[in-house]
Amino acid sequence: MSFPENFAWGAATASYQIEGAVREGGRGSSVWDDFTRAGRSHERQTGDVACDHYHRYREDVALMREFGLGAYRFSVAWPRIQPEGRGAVNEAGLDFYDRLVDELLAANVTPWLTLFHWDLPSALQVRGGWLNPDVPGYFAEYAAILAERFSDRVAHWMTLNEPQCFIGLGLHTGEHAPGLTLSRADALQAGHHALLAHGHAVRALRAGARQPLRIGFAPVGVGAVPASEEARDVEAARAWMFGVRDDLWNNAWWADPVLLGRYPEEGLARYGADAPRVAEGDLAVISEPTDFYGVNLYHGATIRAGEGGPEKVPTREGHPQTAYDWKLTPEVMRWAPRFYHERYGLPVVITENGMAGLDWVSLDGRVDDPQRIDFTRRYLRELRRACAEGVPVEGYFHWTWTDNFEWAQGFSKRFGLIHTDFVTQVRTPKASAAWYRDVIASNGANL
Ligand SMILES: O=C(O)[C@H](O)[C@@H](O)[C@H](O)[C@H](O)CO
Repeated sequence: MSFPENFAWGAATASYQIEGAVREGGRGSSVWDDFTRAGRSHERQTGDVACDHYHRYREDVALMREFGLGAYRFSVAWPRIQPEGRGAVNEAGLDFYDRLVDELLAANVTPWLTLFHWDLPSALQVRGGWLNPDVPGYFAEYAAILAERFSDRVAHWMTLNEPQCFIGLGLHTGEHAPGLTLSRADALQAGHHALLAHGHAVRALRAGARQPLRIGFAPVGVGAVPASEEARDVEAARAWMFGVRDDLWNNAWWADPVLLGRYPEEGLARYGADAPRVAEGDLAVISEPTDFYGVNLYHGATIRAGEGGPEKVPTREGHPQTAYDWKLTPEVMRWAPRFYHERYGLPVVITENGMAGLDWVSLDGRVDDPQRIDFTRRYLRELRRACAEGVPVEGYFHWTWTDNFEWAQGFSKRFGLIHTDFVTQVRTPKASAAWYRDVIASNGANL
């Protein structure tokens, strides 16, 4: 068994987590600069330098070439392109991503570009951020600038990364930037604006495209695994996966409007008066056709058909988990892509998957990470099963390339295939990088 031909084997990063150079090249400030400078991340750490990728991108791309990476998902920092989040364009910012894209293409690495991975310009947050109904228009303006400049060389685009996070954690629980604890009603209204921004951006990309583009978004994957292969458990897992619970952490509330053009009934009923005001035509914008269902998939709950409906099966004591306390549930890679494809009718791309480990450079100068190899082998084997069972899966992006700034966790969580010394900026390929190179070379046949 192997993966489809032309399967995209990649790794993913995000601008604020790797670039550094936050006050260089005309970049404006972002909500994450403000949040970390206020000491809200682990040990008051910031992304001021991070992996210094802004200066070391050639080295990072050279490692991608060396390890045979086929594709690279990166995000563009909106404040590096429009320091005020609207109006004036910063040429130096566009130049940086020009150089990065050209370096990738020269290394035979296909660029996949994410428009927004959480670093909202501070100048827009001051004006209300995602709660401001004008922000979707500003986002479309930003998307048009990138389409004009990069769509000749970049054919794969994702609009938003994980609205569940930048809205739920950023505006409702306050764990992430900008660190607000708005009411659920305000958070859901801001979420509606974010989905509008997605739709307007898709239209702007199509209008400015200099070649046919494949466009999607990259929501959190809230996965489910049936407790058995019996139809009743499979349907219970599917129902649970698209159920809407009181919190904002779900699939359907964010994906149904984009792919089905309507908010899920269960969500409208559950959120009641907190549900957003939806103007005439909003859902037509939000559901502008896209080409793939991207998903950041790390783990899932085991679900069985209970008397009262789908119920979670408790995890047994000592179940394997990562350094982030995320349980290992590789079967989610077989079932979740199937359930997403069957609900939304689009091919699936795993836009993120990986694990946090406690990796360090040993005395012999190596970084051995057998757990990451075992983790990824298990998850990819299940993804391969999904492909063998007819689920159209077009790519897999390992989170992440170089160890980087893990948001509120600072530098305490290492997800990379490449170890980063955040003081000397020395990159050390981990054992998993060589392992992944061989997986890519065999198109996953050697798993
Ligand atoms: O999914 C996310 O939260 C983000 O997309 C990434 O930026 C994280 O760093 C990664 O997932 C590990 O938590």
